[in-house]
Amino acid sequence: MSRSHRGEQIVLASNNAGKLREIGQLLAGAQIRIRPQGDFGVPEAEETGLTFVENAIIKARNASAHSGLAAIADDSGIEVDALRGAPGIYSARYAGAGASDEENLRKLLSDLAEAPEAERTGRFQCVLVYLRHPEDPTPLICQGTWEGRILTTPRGTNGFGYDPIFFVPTHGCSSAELDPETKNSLSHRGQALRQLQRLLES
Ligand SMILES: O=P(O)(O)OP(=O)(O)OP(=O)(O)OC[C@H]1O[C@@H](n2cnc3c(O)ncnc32)[C@H](O)[C@@H]1O
Ligand SMILES: [Mg+2]
Repeated sequence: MSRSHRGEQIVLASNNAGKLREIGQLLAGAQIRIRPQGDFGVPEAEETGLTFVENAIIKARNASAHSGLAAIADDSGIEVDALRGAPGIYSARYAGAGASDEENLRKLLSDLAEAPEAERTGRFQCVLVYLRHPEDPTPLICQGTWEGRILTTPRGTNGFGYDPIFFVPTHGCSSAELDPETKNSLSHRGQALRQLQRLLES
């Protein structure tokens, strides 16, 4: 069956305002029409997977089942080499269930207090999954990775989450100091979404 669905409405399986804003900006002018799962009263899915891929599938399946629409989910996080890849898939709950962005970021800085500079390398990961329906056996899966370093103090006010402590070597600033268009052109999410758009519009 064709993947083409111009004009068809798709539910976006996220409650994260930062992600919703970026994905909305990235899809401005695109054929794809998305609506956040909050519009359909979709309950939060439990992210029980051990990989970004599994968690993205869980969230997309949940949103599709509750809305009756095709769904896109974003599972993302930050990996730090000094912490052997942590917080990774646990990035949203690094400082505990329901932790704020600020609390997660502070815990990461404190866990890295003794880390040698050479090991403060890390990356953002983003997996996007598209499901046509809850039992779709062939989900579209796209991934983006954005390499950087972890700063010792936060800088900048744009973006969300760990952006104020993610240093972007190619631009010499944190990702919270980039304007939204520049972040989207470089980011893990921008990369993954452009891939997904190509697949959906082909
Ligand atoms: O599951 P949903 O409802 O989409 O929202 P969430 O915030 O729980 O999202 P995740 O489970 O995918 O966790 C992503 C974590 O990684 C962080 N993160 C992801 N992308 C980011 C970005 O572009 N900039 C900064 N932090 C980011 C984000 O702040 C979260 O702590
Ligand atoms: Mg989540």
